[in-house]
Amino acid sequence: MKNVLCIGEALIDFLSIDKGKNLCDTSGFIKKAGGAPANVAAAISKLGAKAHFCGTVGDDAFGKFLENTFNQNNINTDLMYKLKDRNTTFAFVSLMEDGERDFEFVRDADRYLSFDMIEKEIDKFDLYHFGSATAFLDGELKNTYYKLKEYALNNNKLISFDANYRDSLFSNNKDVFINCCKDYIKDSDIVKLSEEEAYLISGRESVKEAADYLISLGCKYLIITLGKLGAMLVTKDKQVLIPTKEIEMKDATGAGDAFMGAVIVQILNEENKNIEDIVKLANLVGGITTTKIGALESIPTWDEVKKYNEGESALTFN
Ligand SMILES: OC[C@H]1O[C@](O)(CO)[C@@H](O)[C@@H]1O
Repeated sequence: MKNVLCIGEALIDFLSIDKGKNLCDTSGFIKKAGGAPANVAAAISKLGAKAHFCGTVGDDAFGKFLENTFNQNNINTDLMYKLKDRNTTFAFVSLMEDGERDFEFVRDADRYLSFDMIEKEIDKFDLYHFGSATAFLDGELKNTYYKLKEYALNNNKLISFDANYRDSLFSNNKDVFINCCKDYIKDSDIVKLSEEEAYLISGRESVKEAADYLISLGCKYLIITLGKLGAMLVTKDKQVLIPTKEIEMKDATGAGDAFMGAVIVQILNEENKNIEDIVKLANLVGGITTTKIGALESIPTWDEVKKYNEGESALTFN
C-alpha cells in the first residue's frame, strides 16, 4: 500500500447549527474534526492508501478528540504532536442556504510544527501533500512546509498541492499567498484549485486564460474545480471539462479535500487508469461529501461511491 504524508493543520470545525445565518447571528455550533490536510488524509485512508497526518494540536481535550478521530479513521498519527501550553486551533464555519461557507479562525497550536520534529521520518512516503489553509502565514509551520517541499523535490517524490484560500486569513496579505502558491504550483505533480483561486493566483479573468497561465508555471496535472459544472482538467496539451452529477448539497466543507484525496489515491494506485476517469470519480467523491454535515466523516468509501453511481455509465473503481 502506498504511503501519503499530509502536512498542515488539524483543527476543530465548529459548524453553525443555523443554516443560512452568519457567524454573528447563529445561536450555536456543533463540533467536528477538520483541517484541510487532515480531511485529505481521511479521504486517502477511506479510499485505499495509507495516510499519515503531520501537524501540531494542543495537549487538550480537542487535541485528544482529533487524535481519537484520526485513529478511528486509520490515519497514522506518529507525526502528529500534542503541544503542552498550546490550544488546538478552531475554525468557526457558517453554513449558507446553498451549502457554501464562511470561515473564521482562532489559531494557536497548528503554527508550531518545526522541521526538526519530523526530519528523521520524512523519507518514508510515496507522495507529499501540501494543502494547508494556514501554512502560508508567517511562522514555524511555513518554514517546515518549504523545507519539506525541497526535500520531496530533491528526492524525486510525488508532490500534490491544494491552495485552500481562506479570505479571513489572507484578505490583507493576498500577495504573499499568491507568491507562495506559485512556488508550490511550479514544483507539484498534481495541483487542485477552485475557480476563484485560479483567478486570484493567475490574475486572469477566464478559466481558459487562468489554466494556460497556471500550467505554464510547471505542474503536470492542474485541476480547477467548477462547482456544479464539474472540474476542468488541464495538462500542457489539453483542457477538458469533466462534468459531474447534480447533487443536493448540505455542507460543502471538506468536499474539495475529499476530491483531492480521491485523485491522489487513484494516481498512486494507477492501473493504466486515464486521468479523465480519475477526475470523473473524484467529482463523485467530492459531491457525496457535501450531502452530510461535517468534513471528515462525510467522505465516502468506494463502495458508497459505487452504490451512488448505480445505473450510470460504467466506471472502473479501485
Ligand atoms: O477544506 C475544509 C477545511 O479547511 C479549513 O477551512 C481549514 O483547514 C477547515 O476549517 C475545514 O475543515
